[in-house]
Amino acid sequence: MNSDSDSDSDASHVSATPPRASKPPPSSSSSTLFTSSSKPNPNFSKASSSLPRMANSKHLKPSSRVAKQPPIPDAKHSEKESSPDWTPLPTLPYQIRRVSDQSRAISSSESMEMLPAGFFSKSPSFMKFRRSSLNFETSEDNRTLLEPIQLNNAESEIAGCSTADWGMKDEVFSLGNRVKSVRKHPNLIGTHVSVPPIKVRKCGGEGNFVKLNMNGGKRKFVKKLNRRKYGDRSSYRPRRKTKTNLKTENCEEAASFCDEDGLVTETTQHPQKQGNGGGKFDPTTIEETISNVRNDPSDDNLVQLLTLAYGYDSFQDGQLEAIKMVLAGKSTIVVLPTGAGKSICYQIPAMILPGITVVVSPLVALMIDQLKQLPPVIQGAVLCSGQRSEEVAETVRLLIQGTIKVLFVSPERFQNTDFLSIFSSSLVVSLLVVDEAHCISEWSHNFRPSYMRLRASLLRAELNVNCILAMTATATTSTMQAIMTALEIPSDNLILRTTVRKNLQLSASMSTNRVKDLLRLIKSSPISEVQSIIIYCKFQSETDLVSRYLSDNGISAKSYHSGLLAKDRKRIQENFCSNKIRVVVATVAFGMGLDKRDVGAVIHYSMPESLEEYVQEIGRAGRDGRLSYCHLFLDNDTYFKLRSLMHSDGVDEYNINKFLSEVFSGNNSLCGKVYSIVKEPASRKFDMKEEVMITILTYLELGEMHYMRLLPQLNVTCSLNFHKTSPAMLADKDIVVAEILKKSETKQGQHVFDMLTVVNSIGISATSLSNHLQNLKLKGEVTYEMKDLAYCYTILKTPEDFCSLSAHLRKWLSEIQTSKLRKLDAMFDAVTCAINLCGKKTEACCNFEQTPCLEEKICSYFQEGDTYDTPNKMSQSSPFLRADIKVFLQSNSQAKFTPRAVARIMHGIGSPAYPSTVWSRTHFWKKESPTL
Ligand SMILES: Nc1ncnc2c1ncn2[C@@H]1O[C@H](COP(=O)(O)OP(=O)(O)OP(=O)(O)O)[C@@H](O)[C@H]1O
Repeated sequence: MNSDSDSDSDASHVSATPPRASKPPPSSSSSTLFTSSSKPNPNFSKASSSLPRMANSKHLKPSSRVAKQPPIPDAKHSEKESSPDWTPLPTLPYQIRRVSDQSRAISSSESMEMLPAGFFSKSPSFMKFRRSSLNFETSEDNRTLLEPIQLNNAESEIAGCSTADWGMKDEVFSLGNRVKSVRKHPNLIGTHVSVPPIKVRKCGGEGNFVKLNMNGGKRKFVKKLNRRKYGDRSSYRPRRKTKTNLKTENCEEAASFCDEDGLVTETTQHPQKQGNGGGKFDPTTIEETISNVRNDPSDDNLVQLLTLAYGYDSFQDGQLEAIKMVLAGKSTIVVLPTGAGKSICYQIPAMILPGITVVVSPLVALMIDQLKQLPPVIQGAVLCSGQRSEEVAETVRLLIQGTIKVLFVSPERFQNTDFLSIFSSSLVVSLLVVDEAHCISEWSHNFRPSYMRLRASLLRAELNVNCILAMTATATTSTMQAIMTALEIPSDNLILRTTVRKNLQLSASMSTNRVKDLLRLIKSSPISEVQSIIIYCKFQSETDLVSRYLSDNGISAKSYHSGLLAKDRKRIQENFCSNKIRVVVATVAFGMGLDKRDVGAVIHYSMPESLEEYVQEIGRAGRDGRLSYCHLFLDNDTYFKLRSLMHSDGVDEYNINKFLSEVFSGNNSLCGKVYSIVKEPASRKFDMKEEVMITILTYLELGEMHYMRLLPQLNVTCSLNFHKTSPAMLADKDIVVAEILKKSETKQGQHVFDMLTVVNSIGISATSLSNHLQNLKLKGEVTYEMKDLAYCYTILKTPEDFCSLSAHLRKWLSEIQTSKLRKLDAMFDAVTCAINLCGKKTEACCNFEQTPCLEEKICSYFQEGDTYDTPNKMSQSSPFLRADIKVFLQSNSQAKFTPRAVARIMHGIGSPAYPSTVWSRTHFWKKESPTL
């Protein structure tokens, strides 16, 4: 365990070597793992172990921007479903099925993208508050009651994207002059998953796992920051809420309920957006200008193209430099603040370069937003989950034909051989863009294992691309280093600008009653004059609570989080963008890709987990360049909760070893056999979150040694019903059915079989089997249900020494966890420092004096990165800890616990095998609550 891990460090009172037994204890759950073989691994036995605006406001004109009411969209049109009776085209590289089809087989490629690792938990939960029970005073009781649910919610949101972002089903993916505007966004994931009942383990032979042992240079990129484009804050015009807005606030709130079921089509978004040609799109003139730039990429020609294509007079800081680097074929990394206009850095080269530009983006929602933002001159498309095969085929055709210039894909696409095969043809990729490139680095705030697939060598081999553009708004020096190493970007090709725009005024205050302080802040100047406000919370329950409180106090507010239905989230975002709602109270699920230019204030009701996250979120404010306000409420409770949550990803070497044993249990047959690990039971069995499991698996695939090849995820259990022809007769004419009958069990009239058993015995791919079943279904022969989503893989090499591999993996995961804790501490310290500057630390006001301090802290953090070390703020363990542990172990003597499991329970941190829903009922839960 890492030294920073306060909660777990308390476990040092117990043995640090959990697996004393030579074999793992029985699982705490009655889970079944669907693997091709369940033989124990022989290696396992080795296991041991600016006074700005106010000062100047009288000289400044109030904002003339008044909220216009766009027409209420046609809900029915947006929700329209396409016919379910489609037939997969056998010649297509993809077979993608409709989400709405109840008995659909999720295609392998699809399932992988719908359920990425590291970004969500499958256990969203919501707390419904009754008005009468609302109590905004901080009370211990409230905290105790809410926390387990809040923790779950946070787990689903914290990692940087919502489950829905991944499950979103989009039926339109090609834009440009060819919009089909029917989209559907069912939240496929996370809305229906309940925590399975967990039983406390029964007495095993090995006794308690916890021994009662009561006695017992990284290179820096410290670059001189360029002078900011944005000058002194005092030169910014403040934004004002107009009288009209003030008067109609409550009416607008009512109006927002009128279109309760309304869906707004994509094409109506961004009503406030300027540029993009400003309606003066003239293809001939643009083509001529593009041709001029090809001949002479001078600054003047590029500015002319910018003006024609976007309607902007000049480039923003860093844009021209980046474009010229890319046009010169140099792989480049661009680190520009949020809202600084990074998209143009690849869009303009995409117009000029001969081949296509592939943009890798972490979220489907982001891809769609970026697609919509392409200027009319660029044809773009998205390839992602949920598309129909016809759409995919059409996109591929347009790509090969050269019509599509920009293609958006997720990193998981690079796992799909069908996708990669497109590039083996004559398709020329001129540029590969890695958006949110910090996801490559495990030291970033948002590591995505699938981004490990983005290595220059692999990309060159697979896409034959030489020029790579990495873009991010938030990268510390170690993160930048990781990106540049992975993508082989020379250190000279770094375009780095300040992380915070100068038009943002930053402030913070300590709060013991945040809702009241928040209300006071919003009702007082200057925020009282701001039209559009985003309030960020950490937990879903907080968003509901805060929005209701604000609404009760006459402020038009709506909560937004991944637990809401996709259509509701979309409606809220639309209403916010069209100024029908003044305040959105959101979790991190809101904002990625949101380009509402006139957001005048971003308020952090809860502290973010890192300065990266803070910078990303305040970057939603003032994208129009006007002076905007960012206030943060700091409270110790949130800090401790977040710290605790960070420990919930921790995993024991013992469990890693068990997991590896399971993964490589089929080590005897390496001849392309496909294996699987069903996610949910495995998560409980190994007490590992799904994101941790996929991180380990990705490491096994892409780490120093290539032990396996990960395949797209798949539902591996199929329950089949025959309808027209009898099973035996159908089997006579169909070898797949014959094999299914051989391999299936009959349960309640259904033939239940493991997909991979059939796949391995016939020697076809899982996708082919899915397609075959789908065809039989379309012919009316069968219906079927799929379940048990699993990681699928083939084994390339079995590790020689499981113990050392487990130790290595544990150390690596623990370093990632420590890095996250440091980030949280750095965030806390930066804000505390700014608050200490202020005479009245608890006064929630936009205190301009704090801005330079916060900026300086942010700057030095991004320069020093992981070397930034903060003293441990946690209290000493309670003097009764040892006695508590003893009593705990005695009273649960029938169960076996690792030290980490005990530490987590004592700190009130749920985990897959010891969920808070079960363990919070014991009085040991949170016994060791931290205090400052
Ligand atoms: N040269 C320019 N002049 C004026 N506005 C610009 C210019 N370039 C881009 N913009 C506008 O700035 C806004 C932000 O651009 P964009 O979305 O590309 O920023 P970003 O850096 O990608 O932000 P984020 O990191 O938040 O995604 C957009 O509305 C865009 O049209």
